[in-house]
Amino acid sequence: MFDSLYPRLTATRRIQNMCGTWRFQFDPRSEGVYEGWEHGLPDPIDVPVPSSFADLFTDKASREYTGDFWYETDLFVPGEWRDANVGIRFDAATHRATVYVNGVEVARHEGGFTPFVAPINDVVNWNGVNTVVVKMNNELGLDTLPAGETKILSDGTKVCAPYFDFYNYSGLQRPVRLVVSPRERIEDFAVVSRFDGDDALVDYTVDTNGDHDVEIVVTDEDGMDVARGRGKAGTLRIENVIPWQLRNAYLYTFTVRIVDDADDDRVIDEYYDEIGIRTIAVDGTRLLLNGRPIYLKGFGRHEDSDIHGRGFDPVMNKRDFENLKWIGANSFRTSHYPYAEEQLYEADREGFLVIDEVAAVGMMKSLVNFLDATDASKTKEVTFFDEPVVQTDTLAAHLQAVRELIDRDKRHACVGIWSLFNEPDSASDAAVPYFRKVFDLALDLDPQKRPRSYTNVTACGAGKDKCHDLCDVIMLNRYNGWYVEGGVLIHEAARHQREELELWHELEPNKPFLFTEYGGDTMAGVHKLPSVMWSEEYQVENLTEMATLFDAFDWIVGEQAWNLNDFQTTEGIMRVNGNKKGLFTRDRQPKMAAYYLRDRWTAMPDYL
Ligand SMILES: CCCN1C[C@@H](O)[C@H](O)[C@@H](C(=O)O)C1
Repeated sequence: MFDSLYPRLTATRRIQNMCGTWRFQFDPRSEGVYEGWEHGLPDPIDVPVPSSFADLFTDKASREYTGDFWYETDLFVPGEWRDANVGIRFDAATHRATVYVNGVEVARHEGGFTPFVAPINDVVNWNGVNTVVVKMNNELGLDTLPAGETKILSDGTKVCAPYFDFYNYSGLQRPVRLVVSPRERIEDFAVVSRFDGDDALVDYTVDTNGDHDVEIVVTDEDGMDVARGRGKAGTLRIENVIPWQLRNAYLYTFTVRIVDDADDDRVIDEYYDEIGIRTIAVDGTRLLLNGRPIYLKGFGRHEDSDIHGRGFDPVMNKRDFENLKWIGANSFRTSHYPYAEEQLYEADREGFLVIDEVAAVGMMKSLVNFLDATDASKTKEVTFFDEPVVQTDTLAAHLQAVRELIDRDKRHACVGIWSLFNEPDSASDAAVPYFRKVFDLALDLDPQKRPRSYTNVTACGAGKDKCHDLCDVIMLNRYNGWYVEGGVLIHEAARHQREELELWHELEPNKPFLFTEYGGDTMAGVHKLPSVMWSEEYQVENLTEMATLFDAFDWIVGEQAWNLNDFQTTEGIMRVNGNKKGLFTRDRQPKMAAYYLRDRWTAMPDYL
């Protein structure tokens, strides 16, 4: 629906890389649109694409820049593609973009973590150089995902004030490619699998923009045909199927072709995807993968690394997967926004279950919501979902973000649960109708009807949350032993956490529970006997205390510590050059608690 197919080189499709050095210019007075910057930037500097721009700079104003900013590059387009469909695919443009080619607007996109394609056939100079200009903006508001505020200082400078605990990195942070497909092309396809004895039955649908027929061919990892189908919809039988399993992945290649009935040798368009055959479901308090109850071990993460910021970094991503395997994890959450497609393909290949999260973070009016352990429902001020703009503009942006997330990720075997919000103010009456619309859309759009949820924040705990009935799985972010009753009170914190869990189980006795965040800030290298908060010893004690709770209730089916790595946040008195709750440092080296979790998790089965 959104031209979201991941770029593939096939018999009929071409890709031209557009990554590299682009020209860049800040536009603090938003004058570019009036001064013709769409034709070219007047006084640009060089920046790399993909990358966040913040940590490239040495001056504070550039690093913290908030407002409009522009990119520009030259693009040669070969004339042989004149009769094809040619577009520029941005894997992400954070947080919003307007794209111009040769001075003509060709696309706009809101949302910084999902792809879009700018069609250029009508404006391109074939066999010539074209000027590509992208006007961007990184401001936050109540109506943006993620949410926050933009403050304006006395001198007119804009400052980002996020309602979330990660740095508001922005820019062309993921790859940009020229993508070429036939005029009549495959626009989308979906699969839904089920098992029939030793076989799998795979229902498929293919969307094209033409009337020619479609064939679909499934091959195994040895390249052998295992199933074939004809028509834009149908059911394939894969005999003696090898299921996709946790940490034991198997991927089939589904190749879809538009064919010409009058000429068997003519392939009008060809596209393929690598897909694992699995089922995911909730059954009572169990989370089932292929009908077997699973226990999730892993982390909330961030796409974050030094200098690159949130810029796509396959080297760091690879190290993260190696660390995830080393520690015995089998899952992660894409906190707090959709991650790069390459991360999901890696999770497909490595057999990690992913909680795929839309960028609905900060929907609690608090600049330090991680400190807001108070009862949000007692907040005197107008709460987030009481704001009129939230029930209109924010909801529209949220629904669109869900459409684009599910459209992009629906075929991934690794995607097991949709996280539709992160720590929203779910204790307010105004939240209920908003949540219902989001949950209903996700159910409607996902062909595989995966479990849906959101992460519940302490301030909206058991008895206060008014939206949990919409969840198929209950996901809790809890910091007992850190923000709540830390240090010498850690055992008291555990008692209170147990009490809340018992209350939750009374409220939701037939649903599985996941801890999607727990832990505490830890400065690598700080040691103390006996332990004190921020020491590595305390991180071990805190995680150990929580693990005792996880092991006490068989309806807790997963534990995802916060965070895999230390990561950058907005500066403040609670952050020492960022958030230090990582089990690994920002340069991906283990803290003492990583060895504790490795011992725990490598001894725990993936299946209950
Ligand atoms: C109330 C807990 C919210 N949680 C959100 C996450 O984004 C933060 O990084 C984390 C923290 O404070 O470390 C807390």
